[in-house]
Amino acid sequence: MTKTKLYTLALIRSNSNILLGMKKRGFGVGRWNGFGGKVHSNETVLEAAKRELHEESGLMVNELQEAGTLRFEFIGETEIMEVHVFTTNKFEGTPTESEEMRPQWFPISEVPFDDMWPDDILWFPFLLKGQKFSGYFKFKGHSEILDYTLEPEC
Ligand SMILES: Nc1nc(NC2CC2)cc(N2CCN(C3COC3)CC2)n1
Repeated sequence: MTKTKLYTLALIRSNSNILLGMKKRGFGVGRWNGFGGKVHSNETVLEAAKRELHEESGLMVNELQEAGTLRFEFIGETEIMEVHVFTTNKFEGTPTESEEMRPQWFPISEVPFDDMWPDDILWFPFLLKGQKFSGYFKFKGHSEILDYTLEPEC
């Protein structure tokens, strides 16, 4: 019986730059990513996204824009990972290293896809164009996409 587990992912923009964090431990360690984590049972997805962003980067946001939804299946595992992706260019604070993440600004033209999850290069164009998206990816291990669907959502 497959079980869906909710996660958040926040991508922060500033002019032509995007804030990514180097994951220092746990799931996705060694890869650049947006900021996020698990959704607790006593919070909404949006509340979790704001909380995780602050915990991992030190940034505070009043609002986050829904950017898309990504679902991941891993061969041999029963849990489906459902990631709610958010973005904003309105934030307060200065990016600060946390136990989880080492933040760094990247020009949009220099996003380090080779050191990110392999799905990111596929859906980032939607994010950067402000086109909401919905994607489903079947992974073999943590680096091979066996198949996927990805479409714009209005
Ligand atoms: N960019 C991107 N790609 C993913 N791909 C799937 C893994 C194959 C997953 C993902 N997230 C799910 C995990 N979450 C971690 C922070 O605490 C858990 C960050 C966002 N983020």
